[in-house]
Amino acid sequence: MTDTPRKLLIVEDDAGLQRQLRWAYEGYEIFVAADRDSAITQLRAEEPQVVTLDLGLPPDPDGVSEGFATLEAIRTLAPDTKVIVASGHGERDSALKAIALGAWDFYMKPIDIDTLGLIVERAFHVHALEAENRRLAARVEGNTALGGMITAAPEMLKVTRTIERVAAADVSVLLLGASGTGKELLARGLHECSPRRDGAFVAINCAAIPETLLESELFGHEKGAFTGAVKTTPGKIEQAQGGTLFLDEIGDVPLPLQVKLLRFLQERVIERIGGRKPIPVDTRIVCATHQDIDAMVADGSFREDLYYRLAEIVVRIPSLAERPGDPVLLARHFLHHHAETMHRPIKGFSPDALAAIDAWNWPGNVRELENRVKRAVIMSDGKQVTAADLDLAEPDTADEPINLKAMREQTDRRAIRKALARADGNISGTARLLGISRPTLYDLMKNYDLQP
Ligand SMILES: Nc1ncnc2c1ncn2[C@@H]1O[C@H](COP(=O)(O)OP(=O)(O)OP(=O)(O)O)[C@@H](O)[C@H]1O
Repeated sequence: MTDTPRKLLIVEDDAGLQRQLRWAYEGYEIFVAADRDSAITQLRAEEPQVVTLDLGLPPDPDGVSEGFATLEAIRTLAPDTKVIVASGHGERDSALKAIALGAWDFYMKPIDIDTLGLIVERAFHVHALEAENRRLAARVEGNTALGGMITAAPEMLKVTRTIERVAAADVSVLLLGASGTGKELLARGLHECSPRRDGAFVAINCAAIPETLLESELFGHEKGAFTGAVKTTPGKIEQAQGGTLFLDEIGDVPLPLQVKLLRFLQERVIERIGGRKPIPVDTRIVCATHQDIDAMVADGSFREDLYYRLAEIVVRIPSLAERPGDPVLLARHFLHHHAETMHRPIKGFSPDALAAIDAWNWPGNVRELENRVKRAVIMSDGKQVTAADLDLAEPDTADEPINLKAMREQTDRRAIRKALARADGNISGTARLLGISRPTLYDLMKNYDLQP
């Protein structure tokens, strides 16, 4: 969890006890202080994770005032430090008061080294867990890129930087990526970084709307334009006036509508269905697709002239499997988020869950990951989400290669895909990352039918 040395500060004025305690523990660096001042000096210098504190310190060795003052100083200076207070016979109330003031635990004198040893060990353990939690929370916060997007993968950070850069220029952007990779989140992030951020962000999924309704959704209609058009309704393009229009799954727009969209992009005016007057619309277009749009242009199912209008900048979004480290990072974020909103006392993932998250290929990308974690948060009855809760417990033996050759091929493919993503499709860069020559890489890509 952490490699930081474990430091224990013993605050005790009795020289005999000091000696006894100093030699009682193994595995910690021990520091000893006999009064408040030296305790604070040691605390500042050594930052111990755990302190054992005798409440009876000079100049009030028979009372508790100095002990409490020391406790207070430690709580102020190092609130994460675990303080275990020692109290003599008949001072149980003081010990409880110390707990109320923020001490972590107490033990009664005379000291039983074994019992105290257990309390100290547990304090170190809890401190380490809390430190790890803080580190992860900070990491998640620190990894929030554009538009609340969480990532630590260089492949994705490169994408967010590109988006931030193009946001300022009024160019059209085409986002290419599989379903659930975060295309809409990026489009929203682009809008928020752009000079149009005060305008509306209007999204429309062209694949989710029946072809017959898509035109009216995009361009709007006048009252009475067709049966059922009971009132005049502006379309999504008009609603995005002054803002950004996000056309998701642009590859699903039928050819006749592509013509109409092209006309709008050329003239920047629309006509509602059944309307006669042209309406000027000033909006920025961002679109996305999971389809191979180049192939669609090549086979004529997507207009080339429209493509060039929409794709002044093309950004390819890596799949989750191409972003090493991101699945676990995102899983932790979603777990924290859903456990909190659903008031579930779940603290994290079990080791088998983390291994399974790392090993899974995430065909549904971030959306699949979030769904699995959300369901696991609901289903789990422990403090930790397990691989079984995520429904990832059973290794997918159906997909498992049956012999060494097939297994090698699978590993090769995975490594090449990852390296290609990292090198942004650059062959020399990919070959360098893989430690092979360019011709070898070409051969492998040809054999495995992989594209740059
Ligand atoms: N890096 C990320 N950090 C946090 N949340 C993310 C991230 N990527 C995606 N998500 C979340 O995952 C879900 C899917 O993302 P989004 O809708 O942007 O994907 P998409 O590529 O547009 O998918 P589709 O093409 O299927 O519409 C959303 O709830 C989104 O908020």
